[in-house]
Amino acid sequence: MADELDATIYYDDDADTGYLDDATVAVIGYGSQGHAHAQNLNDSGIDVVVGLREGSSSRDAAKSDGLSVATPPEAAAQADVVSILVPDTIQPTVYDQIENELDAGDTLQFAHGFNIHYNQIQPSDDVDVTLVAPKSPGHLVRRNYEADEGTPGLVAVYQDVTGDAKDQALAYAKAIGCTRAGTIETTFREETETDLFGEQAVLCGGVTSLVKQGYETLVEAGYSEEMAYFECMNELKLIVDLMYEGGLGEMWHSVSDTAEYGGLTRGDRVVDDHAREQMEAVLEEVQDGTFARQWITENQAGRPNYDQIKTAEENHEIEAIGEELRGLFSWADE
Ligand SMILES: NC(=O)C1=CN([C@@H]2O[C@H](COP(=O)(O)OP(=O)(O)OC[C@H]3O[C@@H](n4cnc5c(N)ncnc54)[C@H](OP(=O)(O)O)[C@@H]3O)[C@@H](O)[C@H]2O)C=CC1
Ligand SMILES: CC[C@](O)(C(C)=O)C(=O)O
Ligand SMILES: [Mg+2]
Ligand SMILES: [Mg+2]
Repeated sequence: MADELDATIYYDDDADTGYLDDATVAVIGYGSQGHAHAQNLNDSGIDVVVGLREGSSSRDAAKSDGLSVATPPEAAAQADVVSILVPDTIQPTVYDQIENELDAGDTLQFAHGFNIHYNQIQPSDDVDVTLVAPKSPGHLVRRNYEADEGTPGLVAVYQDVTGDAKDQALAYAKAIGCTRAGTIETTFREETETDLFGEQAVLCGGVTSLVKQGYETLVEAGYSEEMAYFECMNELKLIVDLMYEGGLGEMWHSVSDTAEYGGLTRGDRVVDDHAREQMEAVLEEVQDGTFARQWITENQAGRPNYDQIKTAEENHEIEAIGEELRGLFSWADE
């Protein structure tokens, strides 16, 4: 454990998979996170059953990965730990299906705190409620595990009736590879609000908008789509890789001093005080529940706006030129 930092971070030596030795874990869902958790747990020697709806297209995949498959209520009935890894908006419906299968002392576990934090699921008071959230897309959770590498994660306890909730959550985090890289102790509130803010303002929303605006600026000024794609999208990965490895400093060190001077003097003009005010507004909508209410209502209405915005994103010209160019890269298939 690293004590000198503000946050408490747990590593492999701080976690004991023995807390899951006699347990069966039901992983409900076999998508991005589900397939990774189920296979990593299984490879770590934990007894796993995957819960999938009748007729699920993922049943064959889970079975061919060597896992046993049941319906969500059947899986929950067999399990001591039920890990809910279906989309956030589906979780309340799935919880209704499995609620009666949870015995006193079982664990209800999440990889994101949305439904607990925004009161969409109100678990009974005789079960442990925990969170193990990899800070990564699920496919990398699996890829890292197979490469003997770790994925940073978060652990939180909402309800501890057994007294073992945190130790068991850490055991789970270890079994999926998160304590190899470090697992930060947090709360459902902090995880939910920071995760939503990060994906909206920076990681997914902010970055894609920056890429599209940069691309459009170059193309509208008469530069070729190929040049604009390489400059604003492809090279972004190489720049981010340097930040990932060694922080902003390593990136600034590696680029030319012309790029460093230009970036340091122009970057804050692009992502300026207005952008900062909008970030604060986005955070407020997360904190006061506005975003959650909008997303829940959007789903209840059949996702009309989501589908429209998603289609527009898929049809952006950077996607067409990108697909064409990536098809020419020899390394893109590796
Ligand atoms: N995506 C990520 O990398 C991350 C996700 N999280 C969190 O993890 C959780 C899972 O997210 P994610 O892995 O993206 O989810 P996915 O969208 O990848 O989940 C897909 C799985 O959910 C099942 N599913 C979808 N709809 C239904 C339904 N109506 N009834 C029953 N099962 C259904 C699918 O079943 P079928 O196979 O039958 O279609 C599939 O197995 C969420 O809480 C998310 O916030 C946390 C960190 C990162
Ligand atoms: C960044 C998006 C994410 O929060 C994640 C991969 O961690 C998600 O919800 O998928
Ligand atoms: Mg996240
Ligand atoms: Mg998220």
